[in-house]
Amino acid sequence: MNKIIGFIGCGNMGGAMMAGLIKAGISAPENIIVGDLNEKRLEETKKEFGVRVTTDNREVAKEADILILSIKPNIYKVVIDGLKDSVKEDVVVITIAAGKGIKETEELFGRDIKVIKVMPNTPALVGEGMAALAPNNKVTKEELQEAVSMFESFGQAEILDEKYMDAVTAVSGSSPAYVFMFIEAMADAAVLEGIPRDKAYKMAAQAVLGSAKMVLETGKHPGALKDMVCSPGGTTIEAVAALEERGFRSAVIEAMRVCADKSREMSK
Ligand SMILES: NC(=O)C1=CN([C@@H]2O[C@H](COP(=O)(O)OP(=O)(O)OC[C@H]3O[C@@H](n4cnc5c(N)ncnc54)[C@H](O)[C@@H]3O)[C@@H](O)[C@H]2O)C=CC1
Ligand SMILES: O=C(O)[C@@H]1CCC=N1
Repeated sequence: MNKIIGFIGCGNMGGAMMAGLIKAGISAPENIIVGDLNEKRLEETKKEFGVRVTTDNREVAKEADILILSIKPNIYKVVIDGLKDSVKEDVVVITIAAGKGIKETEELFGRDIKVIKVMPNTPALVGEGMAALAPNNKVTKEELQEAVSMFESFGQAEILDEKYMDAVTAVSGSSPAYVFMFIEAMADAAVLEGIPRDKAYKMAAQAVLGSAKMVLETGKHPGALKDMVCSPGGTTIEAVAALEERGFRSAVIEAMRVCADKSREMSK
């Protein structure tokens, strides 16, 4: 892609997306310009990826054909106020901030602007991200397809109505954190049984990776895949019963409900 991609904020998520785009060869490093206030982070990013960096967001805004806002929601307004007069007329703004939707972004820019609301996740860093995209009506089909291709270069992407973004935040934006907790807990249990810590993380993580691939690649219901592991009177069903007794499923459902609620609350 020959367009200039600008990042405002290069933290966990901005950095993961930027790395994903470069690794996938979608964008040449010289076509990426990154704005952040953290000079150390900028220096490291420049050294590692060869992208252009600046502490002046307006420099990014002036050049970017696609401007990715990956700053925290609490500074959203002040950051947009600082750069809105510098953006190109035809810029496509991609916003990934939790709880910050299309309408608020349009209002903050104060004019007709192309906005795509995206909820990505950090596995983008290793080419296995999941992103949902919702465009406003100013974004052309080609521009949306270009954005989808960007996110598909480091994972999977789906176009969804913006009304689902709070749920998306719970199911794929935030969920890597719950999965990491699950892996950590499984590894702790393995260490308790005497397995060395490094091997425990590898075994737990590979079991999660393989199980996820089975869901995606076999097309079988997750319940049927679970049943394939549970021998009658065997070891697995003992573990399953203990998880059910301790409310494993309802804990996950409740966690995702409060996550989506929080996203809704942040949009008000
Ligand atoms: N971390 C995650 O897994 C995901 C995060 N998001 C969203 O991405 C956004 C960023 O989150 P993270 O990357 O986790 O945060 P972060 O704190 O890691 O990164 C934010 C970056 O913005 C920089 N920054 C602060 N003030 C700035 C300013 N005035 N101008 C330019 N840069 C500035 C910080 O120095 C930092 O590098 C948030 O809105 C969050 O809701 C969305 C999906 C997943
Ligand atoms: O915790 C957060 O607010 C962000 C949104 C999705 C993942 N991290």
